[in-house]
Order: sequence, then C-alpha cells, then structure tokens
Amino acid sequence: MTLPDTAANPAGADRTFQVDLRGLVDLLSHHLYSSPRVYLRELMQNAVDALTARHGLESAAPAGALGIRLYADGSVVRVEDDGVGLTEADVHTFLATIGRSSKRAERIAEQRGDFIGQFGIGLLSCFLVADEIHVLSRSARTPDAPAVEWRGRGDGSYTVRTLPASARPAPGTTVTLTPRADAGEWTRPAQVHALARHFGSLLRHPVTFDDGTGCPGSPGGPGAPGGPGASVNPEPAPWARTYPTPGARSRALAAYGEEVFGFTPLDTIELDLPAVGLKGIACVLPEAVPAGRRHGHRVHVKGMLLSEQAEEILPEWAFFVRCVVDAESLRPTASRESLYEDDTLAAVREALAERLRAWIARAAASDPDLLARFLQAHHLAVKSLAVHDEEILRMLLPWLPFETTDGHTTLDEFARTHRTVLVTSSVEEFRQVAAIASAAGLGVVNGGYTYDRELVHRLPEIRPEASVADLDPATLTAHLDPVDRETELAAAAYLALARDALAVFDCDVALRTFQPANAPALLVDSREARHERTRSQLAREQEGGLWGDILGALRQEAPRAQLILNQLNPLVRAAVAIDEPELARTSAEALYGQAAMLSRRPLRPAESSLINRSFLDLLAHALRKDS
Ligand SMILES: Nc1ncnc2c1ncn2[C@@H]1O[C@H](COP(=O)(O)OP(=O)(O)OP(=O)(O)O)[C@@H](O)[C@H]1O
Repeated sequence: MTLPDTAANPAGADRTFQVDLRGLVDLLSHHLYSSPRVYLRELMQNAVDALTARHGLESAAPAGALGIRLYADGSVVRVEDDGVGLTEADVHTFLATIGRSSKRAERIAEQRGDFIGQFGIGLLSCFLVADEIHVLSRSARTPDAPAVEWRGRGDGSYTVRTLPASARPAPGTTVTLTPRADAGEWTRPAQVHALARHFGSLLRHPVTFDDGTGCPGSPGGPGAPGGPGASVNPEPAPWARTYPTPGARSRALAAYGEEVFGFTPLDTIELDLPAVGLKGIACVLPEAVPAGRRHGHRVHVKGMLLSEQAEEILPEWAFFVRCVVDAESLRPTASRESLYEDDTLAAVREALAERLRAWIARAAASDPDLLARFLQAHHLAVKSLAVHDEEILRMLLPWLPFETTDGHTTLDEFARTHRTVLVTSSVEEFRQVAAIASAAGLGVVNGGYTYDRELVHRLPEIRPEASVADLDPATLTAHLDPVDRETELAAAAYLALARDALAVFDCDVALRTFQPANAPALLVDSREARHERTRSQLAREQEGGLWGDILGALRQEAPRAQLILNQLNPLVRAAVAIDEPELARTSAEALYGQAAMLSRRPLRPAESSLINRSFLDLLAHALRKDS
C-alpha cells in the first residue's frame, strides 16, 4: 500500500503500520481460538494476572480478601477484579496498544513467569462476542490517580477519559461487554456460569457469579445459574484438600477423575513435581484406546484451564492414562490451547513419564491383581514402551501375553515348557505352521504383531537360560519326518508331475509324514520369498528394458515355496497312486490351492483361477465317473 506524500508524511519519512482491527479479530477467531467462548477465559485470566500483580505489590494482603466477580444478566457480561488496576498512562500503553503487554515489560521481566498472559492480544477476543469493550479501572500502584474509563470498539477506535475517584472507590478493574445479538449462545447467564466453572473451577482466588435475578440459585449445571455471589470455585483442587485417611484421598481423586473424564479409572496416580509447581492426577484408562483415537490431557496453568486436549505433557507411549494437572510455570501458546515446547515442558514430560514407570514397577512388585487388569487392557502400550525402555522390559516382559502354539500365554510360562522358543516373522507364517509345529513338539510364538518378534528375541536378556530363534520354513521342514525310500520311489512320478504343475508358482513339492494326519498338505512360504519371486518375475517380463536391468540387478536367489504333502493323510496316499496323468495334475493343483487357502494369506489371481479350475475339473471327473 502506498500512502500519498503530504506535509504530514513527506517522502522518505518513517511511517507507522496501520492495523485493520476487524481483519485481526477475524484472524484470531478463525485461526487462533477454537471457539468464541474463550473470551471469558481471557477476561478471567486478565483478572487473575491483575490479582497476582496486586499480591506482588501488597504481599500482606490476605489471600482470600481479593477476588473476581462475574455478572451476566442476558444484556451485559461483566468481569470485575480487585487486581492491580490501571492508570490513564497504563491504559494508553497496554490496553490501547495491540501486542503490548504489561506482563512482558522490562521492569517486571523477572516476574513474567508469574502471569498467564504475555502476548498482549487476549483482550481482543472480546470482539468475538461484542462490538465494544468498556473498561473502568483504578490503579493500586498509584492510589491517588483518578479512575480511568476506556471504550474500545471493533472498528479500531477508542476513547479514554478520567473520572473522579468516587466512580471506582477501590483499586481494581471492571470489564463490561454488551453482547452482539448473534453472540447470545456464549453470553447468556447460564452459559457464562457454565464457562466460568469450566475454565475457573481450580482458580485459587475466590470467584463468584451473579445472574442478576437477586435470588440465590444453586450453583449447579448450565440450567441453574447461581444467584448473587454463588461461588464458581468453592473448593480447592481435590489434590490440595486434606482427607481423614489415605483411602479417602484416593477415593476422592478417583471420583474427580471420573467426573472430569467420564470413566472410572483403573487406578489413579498422584502427580507432584514441585520444581514446576505441578500437581494433579493421571487416571489409568479401564480399556485400551486405539492409538489413533487418543485423547489429550487437561492442563491448567495457575488454576486456569488452558487445554482439554494437550498431548505434549506426556510421551506418546503413555496413551493408557489421561491426566489433569495444574502447573505454575508451563507457558501457554498465544491461543492458550496448547503449551509452548521449551526445556521446561520437556523436563515435565520426562518427569511425568518417570512417575508412570514407577507406578508400573510398583504394581509389578506388589499388586499382581492390578497389574493383571492393567496388562489385560494395555499390553500393547506396554509392549511399545518395553521396546525402548530397558527397565520396563525387565519388569514386565515375563508378564506380557503372546500368541503361541500353546495358546495365549506369558513368555515366562512358555519358555518354561519350550527350551527353544521359535518365533515367526509374520502372522501369516504363524497361521501356516502353528498346528503342524505344535504337533511336531515345537514351541512357536507369533511374532507378526507390532513389537512381538523384537520382544521375544530379548527374552534371553532377562532369562539367560532361554534360547530364541527365528522359525523359517526350512527349520520346520527339517522337523518333519522323511518317508522311507520305498514310499519315496513309489511317489516319484506323482511328485514330478506335481512339481511341473506348480512350477508357475515357483513351488517345490515334497513328501513327509507329520501330524495331524488329517492335514493333507502344508504350504511353507515366507513373505520375503514371495516378494523375491514377484521381483524376479517382473525382471523376466521387463527383460532388456531399464526396469528389467534394475530389477535383475536386485534379484537374489529366491527361496522357493514348498508344498509338503502328508504321507499320513489318506487323500494324499490315494493321490500319489493315481495313474491318470491329467487327474494327478489336477489333484496336485487342488492340494496346493487348499494349502494356500489355509495359510490365510491373500491369494494371487493365478492362484484363484487355479483353485477354480481344479475344483471344476474334479467335479467334472466325479460326474463322469458316476455316469
Ligand atoms: N483486568 C485487568 N487488570 C489490569 N490490567 C489489565 C486487565 N486486563 C488487561 N489489562 C492490561 O492490558 C494488557 C493487555 O491485555 P491482553 O489480555 O490483551 O494481553 P495479555 O494478558 O498481556 O497477554 P495475552 O495476549 O497473552 O493474554 C495487559 O498486559 C494488562 O496490562
């Protein structure tokens, strides 16, 4: 934008930015604040900061003597405090200058940590619900200064005038909003009361609410606004109260967790980090939460609720708890809805994580019932934790459940019955081999789920007598009994035919005896082998081209799949004796198809059509035989 040269603005002279307040308010409402309701939080927060500043000034003032009074009667919303107040000069410097904050000023820089605000924009949130902000203030720092009145309007204009001291006899500030017609949802008395309780229930200064009806109402839910002077925060935070017994304390904390989060915690962990003035509770969820549907934590700063969805205060693995904490020295971002990522926050996160670890350690050492209930709900979270945390691994690995050939069991128990613990690298491989491996006396753990294989391999770190090995198809095949020479020779022709029929799938065919006898065939095939074969096939198809060269260069000796026919199975015995080549071929294809389906891996199109074809051929054969 170019301003015309005038006498007041000669060419080359420094000029001052103009601010389009409407544009700024629009920006705040759409991009910074989650809802217009935050106007009340900002007003209450300014009142709290003003009270903090006044206590700094008059340290002798009794804690409960100065407070905050809210009023909403449907036509105005008023927030009045007994805080430090403002002089006329303060009003010009701080209220009327966007982005300027007394809480950042040089002389009190060392105190900045005492205040919630710091950015100098919070008051603008009032324009989300009103066109005009009216402030009447009297300074406690300069007691003989007159009262000052400021009217700021959404179009960017404002007026200031001084009034006789009698207009506001005591120090403090009153902010009055006349809500716009479209803001009724956020400014009706019941809503203001509900919002005040929502944001301010843990504030340490007395806060009252008056709906102007003159009758003392119950300070209950949104439908029942309080009468004159109903307390918004009648009791201190539950962790700051005293209780007759430790049991009464833990019941009260659990009840608070339930009230705040809506679930009965499996256990409630008290949090206390004196270095940052943090207190609160972590509620252990009674059920697992899918990682993608995680809920954040409730974070209060100096009592004021900043965020209900803060995720930053705990590491990702801690998704089995939800916390409500109140901290003195965490820094909110400008939106107040999340926390500033600084060293303090990192230290808080680490210290809280430590607290959760200690809780797990205590449960493992002295409360097996609690541990069992905890692991039943959260073993996945614990597994993710144990992978990176030596201590948790040592404490909990023996207790964690795994899917094994003996069913769902703990590793400790499994290792006691199997000298060598075999582990598969995919769920699919486990499904393929489980029945046969257990019949062959092998102990196999399904290592296909996230973290499981890695964790099983770490078992010898805590149980040195246990040995762990990967189970590959070759290991399993080696455990199946070969057939005698005579049987092998008798089946040679059939096996050759079957190998030929299945060559398109890069599949070898062997004859063995294994239990259970009712399993006709086993298809052993690892995922890596399948990928390797797909790559080789692509390289063959692209022969000569750029991709063919690249894929060819990557090609390794592909491990072949193996169809192992079970000599103990009557169907297989009958099949190897078929002397009709076409039927023998079809039977080999059908056995392959059935074994592929049993492996529960997705079938390739060629395999589906093979199953289809062999089924129809067998049907046709059966019908021909009958007719
Ligand atoms: N109730 C009050 N009592 C005394 N001073 C106040 C009050 N409300 C606002 N002020 C003054 O107005 C300034 C601007 O307030 P505003 O809410 O816009 O920003 P802030 O609180 O400083 O920072 P933030 O944007 O982080 O909230 C404050 O720094 C303070 O000096």
